[in-house]
Amino acid sequence: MAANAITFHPEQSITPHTPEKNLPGGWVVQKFGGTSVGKFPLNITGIVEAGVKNNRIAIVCSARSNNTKIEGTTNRLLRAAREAEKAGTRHYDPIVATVRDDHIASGVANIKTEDILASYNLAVEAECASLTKILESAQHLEEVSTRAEDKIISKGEKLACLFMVAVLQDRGVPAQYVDLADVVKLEGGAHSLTERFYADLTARLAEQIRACGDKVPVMTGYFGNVPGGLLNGVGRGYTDLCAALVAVGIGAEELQIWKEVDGIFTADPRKVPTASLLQSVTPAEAAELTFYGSEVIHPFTMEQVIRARIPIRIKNVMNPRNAGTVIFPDPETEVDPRAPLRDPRLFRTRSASNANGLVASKPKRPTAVTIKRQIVVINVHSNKRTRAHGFLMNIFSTLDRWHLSVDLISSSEVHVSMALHSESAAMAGTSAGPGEEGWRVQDDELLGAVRDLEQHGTVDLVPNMAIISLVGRQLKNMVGISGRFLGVLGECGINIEMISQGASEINISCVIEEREADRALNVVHTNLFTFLE
Ligand SMILES: Nc1ncnc2c1ncn2[C@@H]1O[C@H](COP(=O)(O)OP(=O)(O)O)[C@@H](O)[C@H]1O
Ligand SMILES: N[C@@H](CC(=O)OP(=O)(O)O)C(=O)O
Repeated sequence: MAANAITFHPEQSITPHTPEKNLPGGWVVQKFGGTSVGKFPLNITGIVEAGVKNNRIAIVCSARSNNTKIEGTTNRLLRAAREAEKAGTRHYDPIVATVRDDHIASGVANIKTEDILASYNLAVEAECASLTKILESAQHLEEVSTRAEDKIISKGEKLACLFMVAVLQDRGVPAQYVDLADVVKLEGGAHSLTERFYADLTARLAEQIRACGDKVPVMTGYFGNVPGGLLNGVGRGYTDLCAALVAVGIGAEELQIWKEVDGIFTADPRKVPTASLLQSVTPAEAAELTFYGSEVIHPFTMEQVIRARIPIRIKNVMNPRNAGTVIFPDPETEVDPRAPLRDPRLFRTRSASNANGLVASKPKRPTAVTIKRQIVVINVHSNKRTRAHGFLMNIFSTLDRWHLSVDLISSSEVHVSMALHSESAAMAGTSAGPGEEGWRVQDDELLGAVRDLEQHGTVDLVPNMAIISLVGRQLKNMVGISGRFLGVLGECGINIEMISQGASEINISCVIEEREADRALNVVHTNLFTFLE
């Protein structure tokens, strides 16, 4: 694909790209997650077949997962990369064999036409042979660099798309494989994921789509050598962002994220049986829900798409007739171009409240309740050797040094409580401190930060916590809502460690013990969503 590669020079000026808005039927970009490709390839085919009747369709796929993401291809590939770090062994071979066998078996199960199956099998063998070569070279160099790790995981999306193209062609849908692994080429020194980089990339993605003519482009959600590496810079779930950039590039009418859930609910439907599906949410609400635990969509996805004024629809591959949940861009005149995900409604209502009836249309209840688990609270009590402003500055520069970001904060002049997410800080007991019995923190960043913070005051760590958040536009103007939220938790004997309201206009959050998370979610949902009039 070298001819299609994008050469990114930070100095070069970018020609503004005009999206194609007026193609017959308009473009719809459909993103399918790994479990959907693994478990429901024929549903995907049906969805694409139905889509092409009215629109131009481009699809973006993630690496296959048979059941759960944990046992999915990307995780297997990451395990193979770890094995390649060990000299003198070839423990990655059986992992590559499992990936190969899995793709061959699903080809046999889903592709009927002999020559399509035969060329699919050849393509799988070629990708797996190339994967083995990358693992061998990394092992030889005694290092799996960020670049090598990205190249290794790229095989997951390549194999998934080769599979989906074969399945679509087998059903008579003209489809074309689009490998985005080399769509970006970085030259020279340090780069970052700037707006200019995205503008250049989206234009290039549109060219890749146009090159497919009338065929349905089937695009690898892995999109190449991005600044800082895809795993490092964007993280897992990067295919949502890829689909967003494709949608922006082609000027799509809609971006559809297909999952195994009907859309965004008033609470996690797997934990709260009475949760109801939301027809629409605002970009600000979707961003807040995603950040505070309802990870229905990758956090980076929204900004680009909403800036380009493209609606995002979350839909269910197992239930395609359901309309799902749509995230509509806010009216153009109300959006702050510097912060397109900020909820503009609060300001509209405030300024208009005397003059017209907008206040009357205020929602009466919050939009959703969400839980973020694996939270650790750090309390720092100042030793008063620094003045108050110096105290906070020292705390934040320590966190910055250790690459820790705070989800929630509450502070006074001499005391600060911060809630942080830490996946590897699985801790036993709530009272053990660093070095004490029962302390099982494996999070080096967290431990390093605690050691440094101790220079500024007394530090204590409260592990095994969760953040419960109420999210909804106009929440700040909903008189009495905080009282009811905290009251319901209190009545049910759920202790509140920390409270935050006001940092965002649309979120009230508090920190509770993680073991209470499901109960809290249900009592809040029952009292504030089911019965609140
Ligand atoms: N408010 C919410 N609405 C919908 N799903 C939610 C919400 N909060 C959490 N979830 C969870 O997000 C997950 C997203 O859907 P799914 O496609 O099944 O998972 P994944 O992205 O892991 O493949 C589901 O497991 C669902 O339980
Ligand atoms: N396969 C990648 C990318 C991705 O986006 O996956 P999914 O769409 O299944 O969440 C991962 O596991 O991170």
